[in-house]
Amino acid sequence: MRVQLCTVGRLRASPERDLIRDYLDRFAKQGRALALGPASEIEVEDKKNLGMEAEAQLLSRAIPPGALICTLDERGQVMSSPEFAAQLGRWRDSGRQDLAFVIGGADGIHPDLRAKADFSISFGRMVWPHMLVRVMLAEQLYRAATILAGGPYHRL
Ligand SMILES: C[S@@+](CC[C@H](N)C(=O)[O-])C[C@H]1O[C@@H](n2cnc3c(N)ncnc32)[C@H](O)[C@@H]1O
Repeated sequence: MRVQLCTVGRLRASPERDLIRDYLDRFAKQGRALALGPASEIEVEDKKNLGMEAEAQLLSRAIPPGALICTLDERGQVMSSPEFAAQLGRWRDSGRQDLAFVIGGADGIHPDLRAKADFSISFGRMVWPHMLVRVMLAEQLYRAATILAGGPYHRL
């Protein structure tokens, strides 16, 4: 199952961008034997600054056809890392080829796009900057793959 992060705004060279690449590479390597990945990121840009609706249209175009859609949203479901790993395993086992994670911009995800989502995950009730949410998601994907593989990375 391929994984796509659909995000708003281009991250310039930065520690966050390096971390995302590093975790997504690690996820791809760890996930190979698990039929998970690779994972890539598509950054969309609302160059004319038309707002959340325009962003939602760009994000929708970045989602692969037929993909299972999971938004990242503070109103979504809070889960532990092992629960996230198990959910990832269920999505993989459902036979879907693509899983798209959607992370909104400064104003969040337009309600129409939120309504199209199959699932929504929250990293807690606090609102985080989108570039940190990207890093956190990339790390959780890698962590989930190590949990499914029975590796030592995740410790309680
Ligand atoms: C700065 S936040 C936007 C907040 C906006 N006020 C809203 O209502 O969604 C940018 C994006 O980061 C993600 N995000 C922020 N906090 C989050 C959290 N606690 N859990 C999951 N995703 C979060 C969401 O995708 C959000 O659209």
